[in-house]
Amino acid sequence: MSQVKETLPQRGKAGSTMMDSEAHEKRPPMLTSSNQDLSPHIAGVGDMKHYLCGYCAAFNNVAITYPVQKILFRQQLYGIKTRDAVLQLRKDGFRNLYRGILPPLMQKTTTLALMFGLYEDLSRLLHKHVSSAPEFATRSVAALLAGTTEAILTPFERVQTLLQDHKHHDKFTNTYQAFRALRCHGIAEYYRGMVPILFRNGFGNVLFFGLRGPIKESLPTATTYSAHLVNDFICGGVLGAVLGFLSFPINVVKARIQSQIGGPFLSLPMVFKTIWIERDRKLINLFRGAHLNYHRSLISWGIINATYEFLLKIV
Ligand SMILES: NC(=O)c1ccc[n+]([C@@H]2O[C@H](COP(=O)([O-])OP(=O)(O)OC[C@H]3O[C@@H](n4cnc5c(N)ncnc54)[C@H](O)[C@@H]3O)[C@@H](O)[C@H]2O)c1
Repeated sequence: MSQVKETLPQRGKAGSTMMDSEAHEKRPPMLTSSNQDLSPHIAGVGDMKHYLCGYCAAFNNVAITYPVQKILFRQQLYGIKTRDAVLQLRKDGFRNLYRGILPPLMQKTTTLALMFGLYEDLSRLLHKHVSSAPEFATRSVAALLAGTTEAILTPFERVQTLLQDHKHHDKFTNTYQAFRALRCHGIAEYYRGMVPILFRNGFGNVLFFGLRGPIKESLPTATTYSAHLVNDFICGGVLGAVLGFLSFPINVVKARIQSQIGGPFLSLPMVFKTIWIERDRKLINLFRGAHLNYHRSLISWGIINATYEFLLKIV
């Protein structure tokens, strides 16, 4: 009697060290240049399901973790303790708790759709056109390019920073007004803080897609949907927590750069030096909120990875 039907086929060991999800098993075979077929639907390029699953995974994540994100944002910006950040939000009132959620909902859903979708498409395209290069290299370049493309949506993260910062509460009351308030400063003002975002995205994507497969391979082999869900949450969460911690100082600098409206565009090293001096040159002060970010990133990327992989199986 065959096993209960919800049991998934046994996964073989990933053929490639870069195998980053069992979704590969469901994909049509990678075309080589010799049997190249011009119809993109066979090659898998333009397969929108990775974009759709990334979009839904991000929506799920932001809706659940936004309040935690807001607490750690206040800690990044003002270098205050968690308790003080919570008191600050309580003082702002419940009606302000979800103030600023629209930009991340619009941004994170789109950036994660781009992140997962472009990674898949660019990996296939690069592997097809640069078949002599090792798969590790083509996938890393695909991850880097996907992260760079995500930075197109910097204006949303920039506006979210302004809405989350209580020192701007009197300047605008919603996302639309925040976008309008920047218009008189020119288009560059919407992209203030893009350099740290480019570094953060590229660094995060290369390591996330490069390590996701090996970490999942090291976990007990999953044979049911629920076991896969747990494994995917664990490998996404572990990676999210570690990468979120390593990129925390970049976000501290990004938050400071983006909390400013108008004025000169200061370089990443210059802003970092200013913050370092302000925080008594102590690493512990630079990582204020990192513990909360660690837990939020663990939950966020556990939710994102588990939702993405689960949806890939049913789409
Ligand atoms: N941090 C990671 O583990 C990781 C993993 C893979 C890829 N990346 C790359 O880094 C980029 C940023 O990843 P990240 O978002 O985890 O970095 P992050 O945790 O540094 O968040 C970046 C910004 O996104 C917004 N944000 C994040 N989570 C939010 C939430 N739950 N609610 C509201 N706003 C939220 C905030 O403005 C935050 O400053 C990704 O788009 C990707 O390109 C990061």
